[in-house]
Amino acid sequence: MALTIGIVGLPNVGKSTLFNALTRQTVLAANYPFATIEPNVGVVNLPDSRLEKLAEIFGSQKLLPATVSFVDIAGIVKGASEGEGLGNQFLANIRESHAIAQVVRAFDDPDVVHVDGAVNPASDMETINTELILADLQTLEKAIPRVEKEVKGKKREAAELEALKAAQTVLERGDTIFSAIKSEGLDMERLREVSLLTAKPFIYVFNADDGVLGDAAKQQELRDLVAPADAVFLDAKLESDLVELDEEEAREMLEMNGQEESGLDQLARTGFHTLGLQTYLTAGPKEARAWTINKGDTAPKAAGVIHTDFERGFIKAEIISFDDLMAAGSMADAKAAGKVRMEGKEYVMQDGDVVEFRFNV
Ligand SMILES: Nc1ncnc2c1ncn2[C@@H]1O[C@H](COP(=O)(O)OP(=O)(O)OP(=O)(O)O)[C@@H](O)[C@H]1O
Repeated sequence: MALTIGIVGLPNVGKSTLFNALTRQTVLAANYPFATIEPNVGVVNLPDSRLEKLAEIFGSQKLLPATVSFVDIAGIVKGASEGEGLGNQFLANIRESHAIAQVVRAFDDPDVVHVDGAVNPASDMETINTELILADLQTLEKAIPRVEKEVKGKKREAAELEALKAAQTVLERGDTIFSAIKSEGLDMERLREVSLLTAKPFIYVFNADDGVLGDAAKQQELRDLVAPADAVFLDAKLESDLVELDEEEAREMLEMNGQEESGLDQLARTGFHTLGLQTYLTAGPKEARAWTINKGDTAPKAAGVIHTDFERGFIKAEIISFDDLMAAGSMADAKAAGKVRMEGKEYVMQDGDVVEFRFNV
């Protein structure tokens, strides 16, 4: 499942610095023999401490975490929706991403020039969002007359037109579709066809300095500003230093900065969450591995992520939750305690299910 998150932001906010850190941490190509990694794509591991524990129980030689892919999308400036700057190419790249991570400058440094003269996260976010909103309004201005005609000709339901008009109202008010999905009860099914940019899930990445990283109240203020979108706070410069260090040194440096987890790890986790994904686990002597699926996927769908034959020939799945397995200490003890379940085609997968599929091809 190649889901990608597009990184956008105004010039000079730290996108390249962050992206460099991401690509230097890019997972070994050896794990992905069939994947060519494009230069503007950073593939990072989703941190998952469960894999180490599974590997202990199963004697697995290798750990294979799930991954999250980030795409560097070249600079946006005021006027991008009218083709200024990189304009159309920029918009096309965003259209292909499944979520948008907007890097926002929240660090003070007189040596780094700010495009609009001053550091002001709220106004920066508005600049970018306005461009995306304008692009979406253009899309709707083209789509609405066409759908109107088709409704008149009874080729479409009136509800389809209503959905587009409701979206237009939200955008005209200056809000992104994503921020209004719940509050406005927008009909996302019917909006899918026009693939609006601001309907994609948003993450805000605040590129901060020590001041902001140590200021919980300030962070909360910014979180409130972007809700319901997720927010991540990191120092892109520190992150690019961290990837140079070994694990032990990196941990010490994070501790010195009062952080428990690196910003890149937080970003991977948040990205995964924003995309509505979850993982299930498999383990054996060769490897302990996390597999990416959508929330709500059934067992056969999950099996299909390993191999299409697994989905086609799905019979049942032997499943135990990670926590139950840890409590039991071994598969044999878990089975004896009746904690291992046989699940059929209708079973809806849960995050952290440890699975063995039975199939027949
Ligand atoms: N958290 C931070 N604290 C201080 N300086 C930073 C921080 N993050 C980035 N910088 C510095 O800000 C400058 C701009 O960063 P960078 O080149 O990554 O921005 P950019 O968004 O990629 O810009 P452009 O879109 O113009 O290429 C660099 O000098 C970088 O070292």
